[in-house]
Amino acid sequence: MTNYNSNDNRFDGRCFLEDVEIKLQKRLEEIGQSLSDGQKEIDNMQEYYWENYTEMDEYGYEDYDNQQALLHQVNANNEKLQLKHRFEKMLDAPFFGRVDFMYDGDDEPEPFYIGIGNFAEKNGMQPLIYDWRAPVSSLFYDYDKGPASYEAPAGRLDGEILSKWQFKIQNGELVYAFESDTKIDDDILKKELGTNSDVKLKNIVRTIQKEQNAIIRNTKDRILVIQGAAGSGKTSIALHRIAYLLYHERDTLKSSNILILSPNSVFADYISHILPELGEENIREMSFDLYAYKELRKGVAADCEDRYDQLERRMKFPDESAQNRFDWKQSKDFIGEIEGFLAILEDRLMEFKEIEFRGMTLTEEDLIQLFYYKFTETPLLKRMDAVKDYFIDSWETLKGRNISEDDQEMLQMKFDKMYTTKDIYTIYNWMLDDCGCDLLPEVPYEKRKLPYEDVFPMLYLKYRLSGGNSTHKNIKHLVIDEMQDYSYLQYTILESLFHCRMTILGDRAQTLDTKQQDVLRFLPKLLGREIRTIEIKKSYRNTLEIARYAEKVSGVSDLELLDRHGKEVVEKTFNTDTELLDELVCRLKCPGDFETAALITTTEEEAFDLSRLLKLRGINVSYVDRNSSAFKKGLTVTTFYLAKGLEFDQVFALRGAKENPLKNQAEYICATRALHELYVYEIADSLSK
Ligand SMILES: Nc1ncnc2c1ncn2[C@@H]1O[C@H](COP(=O)(O)OP(=O)(O)OP(=O)(O)O)[C@@H](O)[C@H]1O
Repeated sequence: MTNYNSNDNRFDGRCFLEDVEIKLQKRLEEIGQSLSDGQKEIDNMQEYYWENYTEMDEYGYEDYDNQQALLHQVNANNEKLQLKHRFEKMLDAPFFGRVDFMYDGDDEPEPFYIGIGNFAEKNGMQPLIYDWRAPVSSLFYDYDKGPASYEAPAGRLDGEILSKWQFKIQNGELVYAFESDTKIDDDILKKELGTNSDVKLKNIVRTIQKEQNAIIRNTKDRILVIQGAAGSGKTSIALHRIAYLLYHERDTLKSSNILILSPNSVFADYISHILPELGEENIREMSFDLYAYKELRKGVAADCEDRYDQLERRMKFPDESAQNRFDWKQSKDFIGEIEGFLAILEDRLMEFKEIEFRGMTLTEEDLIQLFYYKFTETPLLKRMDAVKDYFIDSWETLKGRNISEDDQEMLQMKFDKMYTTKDIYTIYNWMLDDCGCDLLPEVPYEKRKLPYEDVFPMLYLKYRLSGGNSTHKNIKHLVIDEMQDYSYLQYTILESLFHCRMTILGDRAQTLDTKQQDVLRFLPKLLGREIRTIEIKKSYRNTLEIARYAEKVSGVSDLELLDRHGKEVVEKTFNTDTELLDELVCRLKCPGDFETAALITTTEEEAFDLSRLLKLRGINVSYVDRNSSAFKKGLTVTTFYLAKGLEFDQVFALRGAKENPLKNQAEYICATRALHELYVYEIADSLSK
C-alpha cells in the first residue's frame, strides 16, 4: 500500500487535479456564455414569431420551420445545461481513480483518470477524465496490477496495468490517494461503509466491486435476475446498471424508456437522486398495486383494499384458511381456473339476436360466424364491437353514405345487448361461484371495494376479456425491485404488459409472505429462455456483528460478510411499555454521531402509538406510514414493511407478537436495516394487545 505523499514524485494526481480544475472552470465559463447566447437566440426567435406570425404563409410552412428551429435551439440549450451540471459536480470531485495501462506493443504506460463523467478540454479532444462507464474504465473495476484487457468498440485491447490509484477529492481538495491493490480496495470500501447513512441511497461508483461490475456492465442478457442477501447492493447495482445502459445505448435508450416498479413512495424517493447524480435524468417509477387500482377503477370497482391493510390483518388475525385462499388466488392453479372458465364463458355470455338496419340484415348465423370465426383473436368483450364495425363498414360501402351518429349509437346498443353482461365484476363473481368460493357483494360500481386477494385476479380477467393496456409500449427496460413480493399471477400480467429487457432483483428471505416463494423457480418458464440468474452472497451494509445476528434470525448462513466491526447487538425485554419508552428516550437523547435512526415495529398501530408517546416525551420523531413520500434525517418511526430497502445508522427493532406469522421476516428485515448499531427490544405485554 502506498499512501499519498506530496514529496513522492511518482505521484502527479495533485498537479493533475489543479490542471483539470482550471480547465473545468474554463469550460464552465464557455458553456455559460454559450448558454446565454443560446437563450438570446431563443428570445429573438420567439419575438420574431410573435411579430410576424400573422404574415406567415397560409400553408404553415414558415410557421413549421420556425417551430423546428426553436425546438432545435431549446434542445441544444438543454444539452448544454446538462453538461454544465455535470461539470459543476465534477469541479467538486473531478476523478476518483486512475489506471496506468501499457498496451501490448507500447513501452510507455498511459494514465487513465476516471470520474463520474467524461471531460475533455474541448469537444472532440481526447478526454482528460473518462466516464466510469467508458470501456477503458472497466480496467479499474475488474483488475489489479498485471495483465488486463478491455472491450473497446473496435475489439478487445490487451496490455498490463502498471499501477492503480484511488483518490478521495472533496470540495476540489485532495483528501487522500492510495496506490491500490485488492486489499486496499477493501480498506476504502470499509471506510465508505463506515460513514453515516443518508436519507438518499448513495452512488457507489468509487468502490463498485468486480462481481457487481459484471452485472452493471452486462448487456448480453435480456432478462437479468439478481438474488442477493439484504445489503448486497442489489438496488445500487440495478440503478448503476441503468446509468450504464443509458450511457452505452444513448442513441436508442432514453430515460423515458425505463420504468422502475418500486414498492412504495418512500423507497421511490430514497433512490430518486442516484441517476441525476450520475449525470442522467431521473426515471419513472410506479407501484404495481397503484397501477392495478387505477386500471380497475376504470369501470370495474370504485375502490380496492390496500395491500398493507391485508398485510396488517394477516399479522393481527392469523387465519390459515384465509392465507391459503389468498395464496391460491395468486397462483398458477388459479390462472388455470380462470382460463378454464374463459373457455366456456362465451356460451353463457352471448345471446345472438338478428340485426336489421335499413335494408341490411345480419342473421344469428352470420353473427355466430363472424363472432366465432372471423374475429376470434379479438378479446371477448371487444369482439362484438369488431362485428359492429364490420357491419357498419359493409353498410356504408354498399350504400355509399355514412351512418349518422345517432344511428351508430342505436346500433352500438343493439350489439351490446347481445352480451348478458359486460360487467367484469359480475363475470368474476360467476367464476368465483364456479370455483365454490365466497362471492363479492353484488353492489353498484360506487360501492364496490375489492379485497386485495381479488385485485390481481380481477385485473387478469379484465385484460383477458378486454385486452391489455398498451400505454407501456415505449418502455424498453423494466426494473423490478423486491421481486420476492410479486406473485406468479403478477408476473404473468407483467409479462403480458412488458415485452422488454428487465432487471429483476430481490431477496427471498425478505418476503412479505408467510411462505418463502422462490420466484427463481418459475421465472425462467414464465419469462422465456433469455433469462440469466445471478446470486450475490456478499453483503455490505451491516457491521459483522449485525450481519451475524441477521444470519441467525433468517437461517441464511452462506453469506460472505465484510470484516467491518461495530458494537454488539443489544437484545432486551421489558415488562411494560413505559420501561421501553424510558430506555428509548434515554438512548435517543444521546444519539452519538449518527444522522439517521429508526424505530421499526411490526404493525402500523405499534408504530403510530410509539411515535405519539415519544413525541409526548419531547422526542423529535417523523412517523412514516403508507402515505408518506420521504423520510428525514433524525428518528423515523415506521413498520418493517415500509422500512424495506431503506437503511439507518442506528435501528431499534421492536419484536412482534409471537403468534405473528411474519415475525421472522420482520425481525430479519429490521436487523438488516442497521448500518452501525442494532437494538432488538421486546415487551412482555405488547402495546398492540
Ligand atoms: N460497492 C459498494 N461500495 C460502497 N457501498 C456499497 C457497495 N455495494 C453496496 N454498498 C452499500 O451497501 C448498502 C446496501 O446497498 P443496497 O441498498 O443497494 O442493497 P440491497 O441489496 O438492495 O439491500 P436490501 O435488499 O436490504 O434492500 C448501501 O449503503 C450501499 O451504498
